[in-house]
Amino acid sequence: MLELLDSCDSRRFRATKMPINPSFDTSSFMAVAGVATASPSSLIYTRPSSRSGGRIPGNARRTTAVVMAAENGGWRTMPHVLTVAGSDSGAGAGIQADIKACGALGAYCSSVITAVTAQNTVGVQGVHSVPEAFVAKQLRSVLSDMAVDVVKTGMLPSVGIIKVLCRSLQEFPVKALVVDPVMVSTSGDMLAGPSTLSGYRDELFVMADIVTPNLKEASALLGGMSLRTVSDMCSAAKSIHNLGPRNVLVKGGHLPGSSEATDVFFDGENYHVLHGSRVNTRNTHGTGCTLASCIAAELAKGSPMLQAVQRAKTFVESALDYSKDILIGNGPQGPLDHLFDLNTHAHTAGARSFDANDLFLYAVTDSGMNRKWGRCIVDAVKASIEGGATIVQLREKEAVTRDFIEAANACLEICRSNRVPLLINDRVDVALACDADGVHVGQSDMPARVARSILGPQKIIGVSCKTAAQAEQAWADGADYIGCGGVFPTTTKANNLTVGLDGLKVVCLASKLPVVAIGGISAANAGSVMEISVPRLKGVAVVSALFNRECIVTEARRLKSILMDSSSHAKLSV
Ligand SMILES: Cc1ncc(COP(=O)(O)OP(=O)(O)O)c(N)n1
Ligand SMILES: Cc1ncsc1CCOP(=O)(O)O
Ligand SMILES: [Mg+2]
Repeated sequence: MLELLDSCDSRRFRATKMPINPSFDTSSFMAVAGVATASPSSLIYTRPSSRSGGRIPGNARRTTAVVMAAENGGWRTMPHVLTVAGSDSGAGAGIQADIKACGALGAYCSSVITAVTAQNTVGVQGVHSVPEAFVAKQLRSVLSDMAVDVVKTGMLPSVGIIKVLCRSLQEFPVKALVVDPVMVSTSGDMLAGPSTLSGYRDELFVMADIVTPNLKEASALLGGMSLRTVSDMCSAAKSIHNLGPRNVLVKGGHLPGSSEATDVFFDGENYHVLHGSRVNTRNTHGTGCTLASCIAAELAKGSPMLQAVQRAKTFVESALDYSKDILIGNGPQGPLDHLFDLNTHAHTAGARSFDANDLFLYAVTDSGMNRKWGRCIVDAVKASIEGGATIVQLREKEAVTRDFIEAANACLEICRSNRVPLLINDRVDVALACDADGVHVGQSDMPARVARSILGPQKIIGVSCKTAAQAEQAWADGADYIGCGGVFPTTTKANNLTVGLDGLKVVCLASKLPVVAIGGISAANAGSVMEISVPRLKGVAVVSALFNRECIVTEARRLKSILMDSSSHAKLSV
């Protein structure tokens, strides 16, 4: 095996570059890669000055890569994480988890294998360490060739391997080092000898940008210190910080008596207590590896440290939630489905009724307006569809549950016969009761992630978002589209912050989901909305411009024709 690998022609190895497709939508790439601005220089992650002395800041290397890409006939680079860890044959943790987690977050992940474990959901049946010299060889292969942004470590089975890694990082500096001090598997099996403790404390931590111990690991690193409370976790974070890393995340997943997943982040000055909900599931194997890999992926994408930690935490929580009822293996600890988001979309690609183009003219009903004009909801919905509405939402704030379900059932008949989707505002229970096509929820309604788990993969879920962070969350939660507004002032929704066309643009550029604009939109300004011309913007949602008018059909036709004119101007991508 060794000889075979040694005889490989190194020229066969390729850098992680991909040709740019001329029709490639760079804004969506930047959004997928989590890069907030469109400037190539924004790919550069700047870090505080190194405390480890010998390391060259990675900016210079990254800048070189970006410049080369620009000069290199249209190649683009990808955020790149190298994981230095053990292989888990069951693929729930270790190298396999790291590759999947980074992939899910849009980072390329190369791998240096330190040990091969025979492992499943029952436990670890065997560990076979890779010789130090061969770990060094793998490190050189990757680091000398592929512009690695961030190195993440997992299982480092011996102090010798830790020393090899430190030497490689001195020779090939990277932008950030994430150290997950893996010592014991979730099944309780030892994955590193006691001598590795000194390797971490004396050699690796001083080079680390963040160290992410769980309670057991933090306690082992601190000579068996007892950790039972958040205040103990803060003391542990400070003591570990004194060993050299720039930041410490003590994970409290196993804190006795806690119903939350509370972690403590310490950056040397401030403590941040990060709260998360604890998911009740057997499928927790590999969560530590996944969290550290997600932090590494986010850093590689350019996020600042605390934001990287928070995004990683959100990802793990979503993955746990999506994976909670998966059955893989017969042991007590099953794996996560890291690719849950891909799978959610893939499973439903053929079956789901949602088409982003349906957002073009979105009619949102209002019982007060119908009362004012003496119309019943069914007639109002019928008229909006006759005029060209492409999707309908029943927003019945005053209706009692029984009347709401009755109205929804009647409107569904009309919508189904016209192939127009019907969504229910706020009320997941009503949507379920009448088997509507989906729901629209706001920031203070049921979280989209919960709505998705109740409604299943095939229903449409829209989420109101006013910021890029909310748009990112809506995507992570499995939503189908975003409603962004109020774009203009409106009296239809009280106390609603107006984001303006600029706010709409920010959300559209950050969003990976299609967006519909809402709030104060009418025939007078719908054209100006569509003309902001951003690829994710698919249409406008209106209440009063249809339902607070004498003739709904006429107003819908008028709006539709304005939208068609302005979107052909704006060359909307559909
Ligand atoms: C398409 C669309 N976008 C936004 C909203 C607003 O939802 P929300 O913020 O929950 O406010 P209410 O509509 O519930 O008052 C929407 N309904 N539809
Ligand atoms: C529900 C909602 N969400 C944001 S603004 C708004 C009201 C939109 O109503 P109108 O189209 O009458 O301004
Ligand atoms: Mg709502």
